[in-house]
Amino acid sequence: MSRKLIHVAAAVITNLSGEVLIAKRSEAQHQGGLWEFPGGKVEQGESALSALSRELYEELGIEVTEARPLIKVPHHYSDKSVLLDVFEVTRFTGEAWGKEGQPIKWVAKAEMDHFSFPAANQPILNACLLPTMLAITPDFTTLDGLVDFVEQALSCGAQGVMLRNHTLSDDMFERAYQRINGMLASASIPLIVNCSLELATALQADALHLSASRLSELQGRDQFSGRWLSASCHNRAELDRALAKNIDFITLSPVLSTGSHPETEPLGWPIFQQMVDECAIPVYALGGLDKHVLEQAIGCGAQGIAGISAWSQGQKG
Ligand SMILES: Nc1nc2c([nH]c(=O)n2[C@H]2C[C@H](O)[C@@H](COP(=O)(O)OP(=O)(O)OP(=O)(O)O)O2)c(=O)[nH]1
Ligand SMILES: [Mg+2]
Repeated sequence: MSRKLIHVAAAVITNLSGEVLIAKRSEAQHQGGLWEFPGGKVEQGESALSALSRELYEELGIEVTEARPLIKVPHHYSDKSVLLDVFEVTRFTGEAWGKEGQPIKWVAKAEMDHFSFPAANQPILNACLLPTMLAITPDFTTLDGLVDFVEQALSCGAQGVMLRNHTLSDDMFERAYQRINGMLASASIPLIVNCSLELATALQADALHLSASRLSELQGRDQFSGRWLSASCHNRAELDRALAKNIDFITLSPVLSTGSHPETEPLGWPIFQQMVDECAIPVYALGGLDKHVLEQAIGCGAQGIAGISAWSQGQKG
């Protein structure tokens, strides 16, 4: 579609209890009657961040003191096209109130699914709920080795775990899943299985990550009934396929060169950023990274970083 995108700056404002501020659009507005993340149109010559600060002062009476890019979502409604340029606001001064008469509410992240938002907002809701640092398990040989890896990764800041091991039988994979599932669930750490659709369904897993070849075999999003469905992408064709199949988020790799795939040409940060810009869903940077590049990845529009050996000193993966 060639219609011009209306650039909109919007904010996921969080408070110290981890709640998010949402506001109700008036019936008369575009997408009226639905809940939104406060914000508004970026004016000519204005940066998205200045527009955000201006709009949050006009609409809520708060002054932004700390914000970081969260996600950019291009979306085509039947009557207009918008580019939602979303920031997470983690510090502000003043107390938010509905200066334009709009109802506002602080809601727990897990409760946001109970409110009706415009259609463009689904990837923003996903970005709010997903971790920024995702640990991918190496090809462990013992269950104790797996537990050691997971504990080490969490102690280094990982907030989510992807269970991946292509050397295991389905039986052994299930044992590995059972070994860490309870431990992670009790700490509210998401566990994503990287296996076949059939095995994930048998395990009643909440989150499934598909390799690029498994993604190509997937007929539709509704084949998986869990909360999260994600996929590995390495190029534009795979990214387009993930978007066409309504995947919730992707990993995009390799960003830098990695010892595990020395033959693969890395994307590099500029191409990574270009691909993220064109893509309306959360993207994890993967490949050759360690946790020190998190800021750089976020600056390129990433949801965060994923990695196998980002969680120990020295090695990268
Ligand atoms: N602020 C905001 N706008 C959203 C969200 N989701 C979504 O589709 N939109 C759309 C609705 C509108 O077409 C556009 C935002 O424009 P707006 O009406 O807030 O703009 P504004 O504050 O400058 O208000 P106005 O003076 O032009 O009425 O983006 C969201 O979560 N927050
Ligand atoms: Mg507005």
